[in-house]
Amino acid sequence: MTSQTRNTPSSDQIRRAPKVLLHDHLDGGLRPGTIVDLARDAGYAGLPEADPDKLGVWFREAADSGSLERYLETFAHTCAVMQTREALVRVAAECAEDLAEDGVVYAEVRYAPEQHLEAGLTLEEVVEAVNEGFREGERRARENGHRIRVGALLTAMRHAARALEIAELANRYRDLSGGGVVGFDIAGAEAGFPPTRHLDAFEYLKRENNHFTIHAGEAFGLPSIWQALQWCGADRLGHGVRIIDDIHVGEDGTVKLGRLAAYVRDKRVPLELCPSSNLQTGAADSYAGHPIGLLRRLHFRATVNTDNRLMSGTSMSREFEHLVDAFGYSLDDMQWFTVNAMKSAFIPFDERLAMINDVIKPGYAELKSEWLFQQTASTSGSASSRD
Ligand SMILES: O=c1[nH]cnc2c1ncn2[C@H]1C[C@H](O)[C@@H](CO)O1
Ligand SMILES: [Zn+2]
Repeated sequence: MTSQTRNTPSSDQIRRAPKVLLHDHLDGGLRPGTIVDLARDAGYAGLPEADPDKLGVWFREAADSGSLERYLETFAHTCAVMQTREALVRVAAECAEDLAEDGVVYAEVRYAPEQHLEAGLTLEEVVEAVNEGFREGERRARENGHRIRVGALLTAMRHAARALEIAELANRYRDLSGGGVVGFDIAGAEAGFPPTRHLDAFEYLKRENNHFTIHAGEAFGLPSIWQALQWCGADRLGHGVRIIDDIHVGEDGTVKLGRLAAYVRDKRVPLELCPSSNLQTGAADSYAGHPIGLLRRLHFRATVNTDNRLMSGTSMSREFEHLVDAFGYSLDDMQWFTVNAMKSAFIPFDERLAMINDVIKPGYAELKSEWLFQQTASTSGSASSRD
């Protein structure tokens, strides 16, 4: 048995491996059955399918358009059923449960509070409902033998004009004991809505020593990444996949980084890469052709993420399965991505370190040792039959 084969994880090992998720949208991860229930409760008649299985397929197909703008249209249905306290608590609790079930031990889940005010909730009530749901989901996961911590990121929509207000909200709810709001983000259509439109929000958060990530370099290229980093001061890049446009691979395989790509690598800027989502919005052609392969080889601070589990029909395990198939990744590679993600999380340094040393590394060590015992069992079996 070569070290490659003993280290290549099975689907079951991928699921059991501790995973860290930095980029997941709450309104992009609902269970189809929950959408159907909540639509009935809310009297929302706009769902394209009434059957949960068919609805799941509808989301995946509608999001598979090759365009970020059309991909984003599908969120009208999920947001429509996330307008009451009860709905938000339920969706957040199920999100934490589903992630824990999939082996995620730490997650930062984002949503835009301004999209949940249609039935009269205030911004504060939205944040408190989602936090309550995450705590409830963590508790249920623990009862089922899983350990997970979930922090929230508050997103402002880049086409709207509420970023400063949402940044202030994120700042007010930060550092809640047990993990509350750990940072801020902007999302939505990228072309035509540069991050500098929201400079006031980013400057405010910097003055408050708070953390933020920016969706950049997904549907729009290097100028968006450059602005997010050098004008806005983002701690991480949501996607950032188009940094590949600044990396030049010669015919002889030599690699030359442009100034921006070199900055991103040298400064260890975390890239929240989301392979399946990129295939749907046209930011990449195939898993094997996804820039994550080169970015990992060049030691960028690359992380693996789901973006929208409902729209992509995915999970953290599924994303890793695709990458293992495409690039032959081993458990060591999975651990590398996972440690990268944990290092890049927005919770305090001592907690990140403890997650790495006390949860992630022991989890991978356990999985990596499994082949030893399988081999011992078969060896001792054949030895005794020879005696
Ligand atoms: O991949 C994405 N790029 C830009 N915006 C996105 C992406 N996925 C979801 N969103 C938007 C739609 C959601 O309603 C919003 C908040 O989660 O964020
Ligand atoms: Zn996203």
